Amino acid sequence: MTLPTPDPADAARPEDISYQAIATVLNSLDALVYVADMQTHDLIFFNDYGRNYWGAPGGRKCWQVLQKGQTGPCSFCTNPQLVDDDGNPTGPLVWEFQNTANKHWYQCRDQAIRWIDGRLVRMEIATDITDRKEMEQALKAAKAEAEKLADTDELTGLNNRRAFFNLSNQVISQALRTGEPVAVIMFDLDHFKQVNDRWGHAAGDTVLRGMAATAQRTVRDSDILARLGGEEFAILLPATDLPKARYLAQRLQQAFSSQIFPVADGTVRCTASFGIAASTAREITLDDLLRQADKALFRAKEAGRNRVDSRC
Ligand SMILES: Nc1nc2c(ncn2[C@@H]2O[C@H](COP(=O)(O)OP(=O)(O)OP(=O)(O)O)[C@@H](O)[C@H]2O)c(=O)[nH]1
Repeated sequence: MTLPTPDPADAARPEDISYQAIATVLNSLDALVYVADMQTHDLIFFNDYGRNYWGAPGGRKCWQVLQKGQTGPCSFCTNPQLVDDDGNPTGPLVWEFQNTANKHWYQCRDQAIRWIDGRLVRMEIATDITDRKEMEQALKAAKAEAEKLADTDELTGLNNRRAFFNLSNQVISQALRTGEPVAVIMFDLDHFKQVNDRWGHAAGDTVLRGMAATAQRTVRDSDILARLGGEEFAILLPATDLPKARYLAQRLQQAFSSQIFPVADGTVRCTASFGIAASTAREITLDDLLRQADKALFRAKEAGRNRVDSRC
């Protein structure tokens, strides 16, 4: 007698699939699958993946097994989002979460379903996405670092020219809205070429770094201090009028002139000249302020250096 060839589709008829067969599939998955009562949070089903990472459920609740340090249902439990106002399932919710127990990142697919006894349960399928998350975070950190480097002067660690213009224009836009004054101080080291010529370029670099550090310590966090290039620096001072800017420049001038830099063959001193400009009208532009401050700086150099000029 010839037996009829079995139809492969018959093998998958739902009524033929035993609980054991389904459990075999779920326990072979490279993902956490669990089912918990939505009222009591009791774990009803926990696949082998879950047992391997979190241990045997032992009649405990989902928050006791899966999370760390919980004394009750988790504040981030998605149960309320899985049902509508009438308590009917609303469909799957996909979200990403860092597990508090093993610190791995998971993409969770949560869904309210009717269990075989009719009660409402939560089913979660969670896939480990830690590698992807770590790569994303590393990329984000690298991008932030690259952006920082693009805005930073390599020698002194101050803002560079590009950052100075970007940040200052933002402050000026804000000042135009609020009507607050804005001031600019430009300063340039005096006879700096002689420092290089006499003590060498490395000593010049030491002086530049030291003076930048002094300026950084002296200004407020909200002030924008930058090395514009060579031995020329600028500070944009938000909410600052001319007398206050002059006072700051005088403090810097004194700090610089009393600073002594030890270099290979001795010690170096270096002073700086300062030019100041402050906004007087509401139509104020960064270019105008810089132009005025530059003129004042030129006058300070002409008048003998190591001084502050704030005439507009
Ligand atoms: N060590 C060092 N020197 C620099 C750097 N950038 C610019 N310089 C030097 O700074 C000097 C600037 O010289 P000048 O423009 O003649 O100005 P100065 O000698 O300070 O004279 P005044 O500004 O008129 O007082 C030059 O010798 C440049 O080589 C740097 O990053 N490191």
